[in-house]
Amino acid sequence: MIHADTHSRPALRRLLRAKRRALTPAQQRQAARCLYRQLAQHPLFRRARHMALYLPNDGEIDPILLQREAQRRGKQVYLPLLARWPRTHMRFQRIDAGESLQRNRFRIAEPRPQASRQRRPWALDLLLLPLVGFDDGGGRLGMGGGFYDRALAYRLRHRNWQKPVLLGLAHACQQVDRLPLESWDVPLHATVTDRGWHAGCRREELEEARAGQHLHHA
Ligand SMILES: Nc1nc2c(c(=O)[nH]1)N(C=O)[C@@H](CNc1ccc(C(=O)N[C@@H](CCC(=O)O)C(=O)O)cc1)CN2
Ligand SMILES: Nc1ncnc2c1ncn2[C@@H]1O[C@H](COP(=O)(O)OP(=O)(O)OP(=O)(O)O)[C@@H](O)[C@H]1O
Repeated sequence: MIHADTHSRPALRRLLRAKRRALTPAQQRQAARCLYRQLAQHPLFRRARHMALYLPNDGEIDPILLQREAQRRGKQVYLPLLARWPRTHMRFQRIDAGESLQRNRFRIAEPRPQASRQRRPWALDLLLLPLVGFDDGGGRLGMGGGFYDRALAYRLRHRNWQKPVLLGLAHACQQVDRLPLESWDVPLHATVTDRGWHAGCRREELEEARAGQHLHHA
């Protein structure tokens, strides 16, 4: 496993992105099937009525089987959509099966903007996040745009706003020992890989620390 503290953030991103891109199409298909088996029967997935996921890019694990299953079960499925302005903002917009998409400035497909189909993140039940690297404590390293952290920043201000449940999706090879936490990082409930679940156990620790409480006395 990669030791995060021996690399700068950009170096860590390069290394982990190269790892996931090196997976063959057959390995990617297999990983997508295993991911589906990890999640499809889980209560968090079964209960969710409004859920956001993503279209894979740059070797990310593919949630397409979960998307199809969600649509089969009549759930509302949302994709991230980069706002024209401000350019740092990302929204979530409902898509229909077979809807035509367009490419954003990072060449990732997204729906055509339509305000009536958008939903605020706190009104979603489940958010499946792409990531570059993860650790065992709910830590997430993304592509570096800060889009998810910004969209979820309300969680750091309102600790009792629980929605949506945040699940990172990744290939097992994207795990690192421990990511340094930034003040704006929003911890994941768990990360699900093709091999299993990694509960975000640092979450409470982190939230307690943020609230200025001290759990441990010397
Ligand atoms: N599948 C997927 N969709 C997503 C994200 C993601 O991580 N994965 N995002 C999560 O935030 C947002 C897009 N964020 C991104 C942030 C940076 C780069 C990036 O640096 N890409 C290039 C440069 C490409 C270019 O400028 O043309 C790179 O590969 O270096 C890409 C996406 C919204 N949609
Ligand atoms: N809540 C926020 N408010 C303002 N700026 C933010 C916020 N969250 C993150 N940022 C900015 O976004 C930039 C990128 O953050 P970071 O490297 O953590 O992104 P990331 O989580 O890897 O990317 P992404 O979420 O898009 O996948 C940082 O420079 C940070 O200052």
